[in-house]
Amino acid sequence: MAPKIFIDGEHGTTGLQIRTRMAGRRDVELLSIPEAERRNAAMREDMLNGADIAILCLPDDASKEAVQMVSANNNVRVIDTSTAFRVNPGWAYGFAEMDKQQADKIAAARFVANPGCYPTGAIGLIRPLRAAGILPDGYPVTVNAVSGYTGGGKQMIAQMENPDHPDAITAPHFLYGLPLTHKHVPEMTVHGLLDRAPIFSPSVGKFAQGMIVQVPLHLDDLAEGTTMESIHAALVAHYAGQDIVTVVPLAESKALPRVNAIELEGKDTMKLFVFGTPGASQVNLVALLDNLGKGASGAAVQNMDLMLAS
Ligand SMILES: NC(=O)C1=CN([C@@H]2O[C@H](COP(=O)(O)OP(=O)(O)OC[C@H]3O[C@@H](n4cnc5c(N)ncnc54)[C@H](OP(=O)(O)O)[C@@H]3O)[C@@H](O)[C@H]2O)C=CC1
Ligand SMILES: CC(=O)N[C@@H](CCC(=O)OP(=O)(O)O)C(=O)O
Repeated sequence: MAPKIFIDGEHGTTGLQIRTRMAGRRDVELLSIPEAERRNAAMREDMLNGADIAILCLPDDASKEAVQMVSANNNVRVIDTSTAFRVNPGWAYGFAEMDKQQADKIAAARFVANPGCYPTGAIGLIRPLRAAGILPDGYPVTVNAVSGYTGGGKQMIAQMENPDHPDAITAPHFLYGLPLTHKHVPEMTVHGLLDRAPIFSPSVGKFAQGMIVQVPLHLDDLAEGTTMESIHAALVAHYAGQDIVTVVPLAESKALPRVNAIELEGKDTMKLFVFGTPGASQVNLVALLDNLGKGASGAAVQNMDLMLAS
């Protein structure tokens, strides 16, 4: 019998994109609730408990409620796309390429926390350098990023696309998270293996899907002898053996006049770049992804497949 999958929040932005990715798959059976009943708690509880894997695409509070609903039922495994459990040690962090062992941890887990979109880029750049001893304790890491507006879910999509919305946003690009307390900072710190929280400055652009995450670094404050080339080599070594996270060759990045935030729209991969001038004292590390691809729905489907294969 095909394993049963229930996407709680299937009519929201992340849920819909998971459904699209699952369309036509015959190896799983999708359980579904009509859109009008999406907040019917009794119906959701039934569906959640009838699933082999429940994928939660809900706000944090609703995710916590859903986990409560299946807590006594060991037959149900959970992938949560919210922020609620990402630094909870009882949950496997769903970034399969983060470490060589992570895919196996996800495959064996009952509870998997899907990463945030910005943290996928930031951790993807930072963690290999911490693991290789290149980025020292206490380094003041900064993370600057721009996201497509679908990152803000149904509400932000309406604000950006409907000029008659009472809170319509007309800015083509805006900064937010100005108090520097964004909900992704703990996750970047823990899974980036940082001993000091990064300064995280997110922004949104007037495009639906795409994301650029930047981590600029001063080479003379890194481990002695670190160069642009040695950082690139550490990233290449970290991501060897898989094809979802790729490290762009230095010669290729050198030839680029710009990075296009929507280049990976609709794709579930992530590209990492090391920019700078050979011999100079600064580099800019850049991650390029789709906030709804490797940043959310694509990663959720990848994690589901890892869990189904175990
Ligand atoms: N969008 C993105 O790029 C990313 C999103 N995420 C995370 O994914 C999760 C979902 O986000 P997103 O899809 O963007 O949000 P949306 O607002 O687009 O969708 C959320 C869905 O959940 C439903 N919902 C809300 N509260 C409840 C409830 N109490 N019971 C049942 N259903 C409920 C909503 O219904 P209704 O229409 O009635 O509100 C809606 O269908 C969030 O935790 C978000 O942080 C993670 C990474 C990236
Ligand atoms: C543009 C925008 O608003 N983005 C969202 C993050 C999207 C995302 O990654 O959601 P999770 O927190 O569930 O991971 C934000 O900044 O809150």
